[in-house]
Amino acid sequence: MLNFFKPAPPIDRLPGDKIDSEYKKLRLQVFLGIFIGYAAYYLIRKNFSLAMPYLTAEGFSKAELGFALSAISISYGISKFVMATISDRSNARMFLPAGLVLSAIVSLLMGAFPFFTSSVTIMFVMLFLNGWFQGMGWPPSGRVLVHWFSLNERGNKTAIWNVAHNVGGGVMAPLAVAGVAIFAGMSGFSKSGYEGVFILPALVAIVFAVVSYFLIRDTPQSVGLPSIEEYRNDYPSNTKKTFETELTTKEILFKYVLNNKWVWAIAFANIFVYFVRYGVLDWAPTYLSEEKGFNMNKSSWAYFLYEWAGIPGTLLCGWISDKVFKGRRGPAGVVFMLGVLIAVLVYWFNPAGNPTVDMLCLIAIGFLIYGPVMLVGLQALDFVPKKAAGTAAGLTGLFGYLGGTVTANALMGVIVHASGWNAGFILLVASCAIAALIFAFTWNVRGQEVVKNQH
Ligand SMILES: O=P(O)(O)OC[C@H](O)CO
Repeated sequence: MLNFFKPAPPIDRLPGDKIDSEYKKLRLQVFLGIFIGYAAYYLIRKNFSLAMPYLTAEGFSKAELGFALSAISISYGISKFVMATISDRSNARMFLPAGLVLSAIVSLLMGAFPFFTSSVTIMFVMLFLNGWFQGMGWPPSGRVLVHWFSLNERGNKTAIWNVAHNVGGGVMAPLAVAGVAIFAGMSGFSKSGYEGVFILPALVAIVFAVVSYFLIRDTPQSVGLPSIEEYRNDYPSNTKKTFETELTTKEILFKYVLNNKWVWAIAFANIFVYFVRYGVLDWAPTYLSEEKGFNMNKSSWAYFLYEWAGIPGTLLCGWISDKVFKGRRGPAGVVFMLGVLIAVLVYWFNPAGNPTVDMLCLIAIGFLIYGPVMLVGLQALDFVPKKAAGTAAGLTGLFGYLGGTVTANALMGVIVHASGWNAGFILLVASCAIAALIFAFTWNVRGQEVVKNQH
């Protein structure tokens, strides 16, 4: 592996009277680092969608742009897994900002040089690269979470961190609009200024990459602190064994991740969770305008509210799984997915002419779906030793994006085109039920009880 990314080595332990104050300060600091860093990743994950209307005006068809857009989901899904196997053996302080800067460079190129948006093939390649570098965000964040926060606080802390992506995704649109205004203004309003959609969010992302580099620390031991298990007296098993040796890729994959049926179960569940997440969100504007008579303005509001409703929903889900179900994530997943199922049914059968009900349904789905999205990642962290955490989460991402998001975009379109919206809704309802069923399968699993080779 590149020396640049090598995990930060342990240093001599700080004097006993310094440990507590240093730990408290650094836990807040590293948490802010991964929160700001991951939010910034989302500033440049989806900005291409906002450039699409301008590119349509330049002559590209919706089908061509949709094809180019699919490159992000495909490469992101693969990269979240492949790059996680590297991230689990890398210094999170270097890895997270490096991926963010590389992704920002792709976005800057697409904005600054018309060549990079001049054909569908070139855009596909650029968006594939962007998706690949985007895959360098989740795994180092997971590595920081499991090294700085112990088991009995992980649900809550992961849930709070997880809303970073709603914040980043929510802030991206106004930032992109401001970018368009600035660049249109610079041309004396003779041009659309669409390059601002790429350039302004990318510049902000680079600033946040620098900020997250200064905030993140790889492991507690690398700054002279004891392991988090020792500091909080919160161990994964009664043997009080902690996993401190960096693993090889082979060990990560074959000793801890690929031979763990629970990781496979949640990876499979993630196909259906992500099918619902993107199947509802990405098709909402089309469905609402075709079937319910919404105009573009109202549809944008529905889209916006869906994303922001995810924030309180995620926090509630993390809290419920920690406090009500005492660290068991499965029951919270079942409750939230059944809630999504009910909201999807109401959204489907609500007749045209009741826009408030449609809006409320989308808010309810947004509120409820992001909890299970977060729980899958959290369970992945729970089911393996901390040195393999990113890879387990990466495997769920691979399934979620390739099996769920790509089919939500492509298969939904084909099915709705061929058989109408009812067929699309049957798929969504079935996905909710299957995801709930798989969460039910993990009903009694808690924390790291199922970690392989623990003793
Ligand atoms: O879809 P991802 O990979 O950006 O992950 C979003 C959430 O953070 C999942 O926990």
